Amino acid sequence: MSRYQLIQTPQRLELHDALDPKIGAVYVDFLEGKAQHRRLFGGGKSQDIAKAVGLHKLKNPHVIDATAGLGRESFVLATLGCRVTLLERSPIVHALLDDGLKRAQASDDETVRSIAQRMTLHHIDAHTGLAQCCTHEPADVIYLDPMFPERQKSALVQKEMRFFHEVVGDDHDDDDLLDIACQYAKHRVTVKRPRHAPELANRKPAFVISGKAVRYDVYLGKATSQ
Ligand SMILES: C[S@@+](CC[C@H](N)C(=O)[O-])C[C@H]1O[C@@H](n2cnc3c(N)ncnc32)[C@H](O)[C@@H]1O
Repeated sequence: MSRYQLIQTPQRLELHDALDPKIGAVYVDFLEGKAQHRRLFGGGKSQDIAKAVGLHKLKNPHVIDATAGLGRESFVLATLGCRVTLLERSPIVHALLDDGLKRAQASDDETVRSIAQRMTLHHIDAHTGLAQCCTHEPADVIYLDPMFPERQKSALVQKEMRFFHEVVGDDHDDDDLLDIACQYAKHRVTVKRPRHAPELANRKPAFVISGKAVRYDVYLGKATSQ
């Protein structure tokens, strides 16, 4: 029996850790819990992520979240009016996100349903996905949040972080991804990093927005830097 198991419950698709059931299932829920709390009380366009993506200047931009994960930040951006294309290469993460997104898109809650309908998910590696998606519709902003090596002991790390480290592993090609994103983004490439982590590809951003635990490195796209 493998350690991690995808289980379809009557409500949703869940990932269970057979060796450590206490930690609880991982699943995507845009209707309740943290997603709902952040949607209602997260601070709207005054959040750092909104400033980092440039929402004070860009009206309802098309954002490609090229490292979608469980879609938490894409949902925040869609809540703030962005149209978000999500790219995720891990089949397990994609399956969990696809399940959560479809439930939100079919929800009785009209607000959540219309937010989720601004989100389009693709199971693809961003190295090829960015070219394909940008041919279809150029990206105003490309958002990157690649894995960063875990610093805390795993028992202390929150459930979703632990899931990413153990099921998905590190992203060893994230430096290349920044180069590709900078070729395609019209206005910005926004990279989320732990506050004290080095920049991707050791490349200095145009500017940085720093929070308590994370920072956003902002690189200007072709329409802004010329
Ligand atoms: C730290 S997680 C992102 C978390 C996400 N921001 C959220 O809000 O849930 C990084 C994710 O990016 C995905 N990823 C990394 N490199 C990728 C690539 N080149 N193409 C597509 N997905 C990628 C990984 O599989 C992983 O699910």
